Amino acid sequence: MVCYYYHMVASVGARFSMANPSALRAEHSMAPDLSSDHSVFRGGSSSSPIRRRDLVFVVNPRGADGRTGKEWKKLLPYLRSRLANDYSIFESLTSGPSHAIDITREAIREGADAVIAVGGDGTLHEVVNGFFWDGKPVANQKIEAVHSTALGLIPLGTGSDFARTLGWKNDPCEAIERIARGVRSRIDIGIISREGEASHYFINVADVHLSAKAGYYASRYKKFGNLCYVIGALQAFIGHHNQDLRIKVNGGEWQKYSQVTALCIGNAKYFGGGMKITPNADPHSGSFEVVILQDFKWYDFILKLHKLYNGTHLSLKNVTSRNVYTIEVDDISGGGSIFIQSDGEHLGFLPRKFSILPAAIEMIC
Ligand SMILES: Nc1ncnc2c1ncn2[C@@H]1O[C@H](COP(=O)(O)OP(=O)(O)OP(=O)(O)O)[C@@H](O)[C@H]1O
Repeated sequence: MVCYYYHMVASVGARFSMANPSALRAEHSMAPDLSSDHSVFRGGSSSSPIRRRDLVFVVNPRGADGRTGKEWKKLLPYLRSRLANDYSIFESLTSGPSHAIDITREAIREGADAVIAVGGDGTLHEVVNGFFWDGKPVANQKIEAVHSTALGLIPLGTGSDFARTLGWKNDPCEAIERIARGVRSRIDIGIISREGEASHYFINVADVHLSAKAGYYASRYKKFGNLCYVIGALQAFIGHHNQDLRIKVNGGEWQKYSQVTALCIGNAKYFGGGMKITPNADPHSGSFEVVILQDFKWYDFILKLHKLYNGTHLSLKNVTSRNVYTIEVDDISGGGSIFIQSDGEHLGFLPRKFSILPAAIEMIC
């Protein structure tokens, strides 16, 4: 049985809220529960709803090969002591892929002041997707709430690449200080669409072809930390063929790009555990940076890896960078086999349109 209820960790005027399961659409297949009752929201009485100034922490206990769950347990006493005077604190441990999306939607509808992703970029990505439903922002249903729900982050994943753009370290105590200050800033969100399919959202980097395959393989090697992304990329080169793609930028004409190795659409700068792939991207700019790598072989990747990490690859002759608001990407061969990744999550295959939603979400910065 699937239960959705919040587990109140600490509060002023101790009060629990039970989320309404009927308000959620069970659009994901739940992964098997973890062994403990931590795999669901845990809660108490269902009498009163979440109030304003409630913080909901969405924790992926399996992030960073299980390190996130362990770190979270160690962090809780400090988190309580630092935040419980001002906020009611709820925790929800995810039970499997996509669960964070439903938890977030429910928390926003219930009027949470902020939903804080605790984990890596995959968890952040799911929480961001929970801010939207049916192509629109999820609405807070509590008329007494004066704030919209903000997004927060305690970066505790393997790569935690989005946090790097904002200059944040993988330091949970620093993250708690940020949450305590509660300063909000509007950030852009990327939207990915395809005719006949529901829209998908990303906060960090969406990418196409080799890098997307690399991310897919990297997920098998998370126990090696950030090295998983280099191992994943090398594995992705096995049997890889650079492909001709066509792209349409800002609604203009279709243009052909030959022998594309990877095409990366950055709302932020980093992916792959610290590779500065779109070094000019800024989630406050209202636009993406698109970087296209052409005709790379596996040995180019090794020889130029240092340039990818420090963001100087834009000076290479087979690398292009453009500033865009929308970009449509299609596979000229029409094979439908070119991978797409969105914030490190496999999303399917081309064609897709990527558009910026300027200042779409308030984030605790
Ligand atoms: N209980 C769970 N069991 C297994 N997988 C889960 C669970 N909860 C969430 N997930 C999945 O784990 C994926 C990866 O998690 P997350 O991004 O937090 O860690 P990471 O991959 O180590 O970090 P990064 O993405 O920054 O490299 C998420 O995309 C999510 O779908």
